[in-house]
Amino acid sequence: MGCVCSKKLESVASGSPVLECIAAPDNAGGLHYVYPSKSPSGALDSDLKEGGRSEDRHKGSRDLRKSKKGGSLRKSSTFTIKLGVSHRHVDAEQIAAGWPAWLTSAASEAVYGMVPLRAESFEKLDKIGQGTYSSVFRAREVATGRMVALKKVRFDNFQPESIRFMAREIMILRRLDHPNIMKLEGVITSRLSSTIYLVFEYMEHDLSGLSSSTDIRFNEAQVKCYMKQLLLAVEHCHLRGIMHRDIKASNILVNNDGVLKLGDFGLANILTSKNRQKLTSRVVTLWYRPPELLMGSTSYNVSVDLWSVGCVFTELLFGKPILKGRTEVEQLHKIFKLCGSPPEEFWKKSKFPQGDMFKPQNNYEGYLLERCKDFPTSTANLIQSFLSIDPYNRGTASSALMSEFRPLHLYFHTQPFACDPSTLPKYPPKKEIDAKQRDEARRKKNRGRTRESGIPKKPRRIRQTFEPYSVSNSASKEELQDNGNFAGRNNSTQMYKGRGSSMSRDPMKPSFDSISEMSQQTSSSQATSASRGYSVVTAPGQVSASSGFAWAKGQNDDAVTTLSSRSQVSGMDSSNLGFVTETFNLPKDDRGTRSNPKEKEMYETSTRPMQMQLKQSEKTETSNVYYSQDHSTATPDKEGGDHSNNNQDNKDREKVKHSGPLLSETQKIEELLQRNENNIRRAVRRSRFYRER
Ligand SMILES: Nc1ncnc2c1ncn2[C@@H]1O[C@H](COP(=O)(O)OP(=O)(O)OP(=O)(O)O)[C@@H](O)[C@H]1O
Repeated sequence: MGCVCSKKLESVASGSPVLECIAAPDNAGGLHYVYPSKSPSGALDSDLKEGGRSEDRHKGSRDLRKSKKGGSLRKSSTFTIKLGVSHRHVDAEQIAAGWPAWLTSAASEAVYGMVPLRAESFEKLDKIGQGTYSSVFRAREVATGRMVALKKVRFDNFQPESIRFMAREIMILRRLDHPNIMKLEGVITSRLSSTIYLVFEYMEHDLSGLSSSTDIRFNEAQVKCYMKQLLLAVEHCHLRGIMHRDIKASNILVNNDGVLKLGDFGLANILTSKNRQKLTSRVVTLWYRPPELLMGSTSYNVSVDLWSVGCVFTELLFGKPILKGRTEVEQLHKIFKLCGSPPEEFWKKSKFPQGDMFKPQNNYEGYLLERCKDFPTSTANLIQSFLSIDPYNRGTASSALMSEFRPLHLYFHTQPFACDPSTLPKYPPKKEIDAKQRDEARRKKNRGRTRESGIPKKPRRIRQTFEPYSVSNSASKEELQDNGNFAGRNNSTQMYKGRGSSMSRDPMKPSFDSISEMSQQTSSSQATSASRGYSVVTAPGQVSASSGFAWAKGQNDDAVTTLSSRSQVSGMDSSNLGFVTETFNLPKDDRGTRSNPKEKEMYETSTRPMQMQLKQSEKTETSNVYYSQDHSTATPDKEGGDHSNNNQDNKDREKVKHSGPLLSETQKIEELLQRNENNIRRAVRRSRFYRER
């Protein structure tokens, strides 16, 4: 196949575009795109920096007018787009190149200069990863026999927001070029396709799978080796103004040569000096989420990633995550207990909305150094620095790496030094998904045993939650406009709506087509779920009373957002209330319409911080949606206690992969019900997936 878009259009003098796009044929008859972002001044870069100008046709043309006055020409080595480009021409070019119209019309800049790869060029093998927004498959490139990872991204191709959100990941990946960052090798789609697969180099392991494995313990030199590579990756992102916003062990991939690569830029965003737009605080997986986000900050910066790096650091050293909250409130409480209550000045200078509300009443000393007592001082110091509650004390990725200039941070300059990646052991393939499957198999086995012992099998019960996270599209647009980026991986309702159609036309025919399943289940969530053996609380009248709290069954003194098993609908476990009031210094006024005054007070008091967060999230960047899962078996986590059971860790990891829900406002019932339905589908899909494997 030849070059499909190597063509000059019209001259700039006439205000029309000049577009040169080079596409090289590959051995398999497909086409490889050429990276425009290689050039620092490439067109893609400028688009990103200056506001993602082609978000839609209207905005595009507005910006074109602007750029005619003061715009400068930007050239890349591979193609040139002069401002004044006609979107219609670009769209036509891109469609000719094989991109689907829904993509070019919503996010053409994401694929400038690229030509889609063809599905037939790859042979899809097994599923190797299941994320919130994607499924990842191992595949073989037919022409070369090389292994690759194909990430099938979920989005709604009828919703421009959703497409742009997906496209943001592509754009950000194309800006990055570093040996410790997963490189996007191409995108598989076709003109008639409604799906997208991102093609990456295949990586045998992820740090979550490795560190949770009982037979692997990293020594200090190995931990340093991983940390060094991770910090180099983070430094590269931060120097380009990119915040990853989802650093966690399962997003850190490692190959058999010991090379670590940071992956999953699905929640990443770009900070520019011009852009001080409010950001969503609903990013970063709960166990890795920094306190400022838990307190609802909307003006954070790259230091959020350093907190997550600190969490990964401790996970490598301890072999398990050390901050395992099940809800946002519990997570924050664990942080304060581990790191100590912030000093008064912190609260004074922090500008968290309603910051006082999060002030712990108890003055925690913190026991982080105590927990790190077996490590060298340089290690403990670096951990302490990353896990500073005050983001300004976390330093930077560069400062951590250049530790010789900071006497306290000699981590990389004290023995044992980081080992060479090539000397790391060759582990058998280990992934987060393997750990989950191991765990599921064990659970099945245990269930079998229970039945053998004469105890009747309980019907599996999904304690269904309303997902009251409110998603504001207008907010996402705000960020879009000011940031030049795309927001959107947000509205689960929208995403699910479109996914059905996208999957049903999947060119690769995955063995597990969850979406077609979902599309068959659009009616009456209660009836459907009941017939499938799921018990779901869905009565709208009960939503505001119970909503956010039904998911985490209250068994733990620390767990604030839990319901007692006796009162799924409205009652808070009194132990939980104690925690909330003690920790957050909350007033106990009696408002609302609950019949039992004590219950009402408990409910109101404990949910206020959450409601605040909800309101906030409505005004800021579109939030990503977190789903609750089957929490009926939630096991209390003893703070700083014994987590020796990796199996339990994996269970917990699965449970809190998504953050706990917030309370809803009654007027959002429609939305809640829709989300509720989505959750049921998700649960059904998940259980089928494990049954069929
Ligand atoms: N290049 C790759 N090679 C091998 N495995 C991969 C690769 N990329 C991703 N995976 C596996 O797939 C999993 C999910 O991928 P990814 O994190 O990109 O998806 P996601 O939907 O954004 O996930 P999450 O909800 O966890 O953020 C990873 O944890 C990893 O185990």
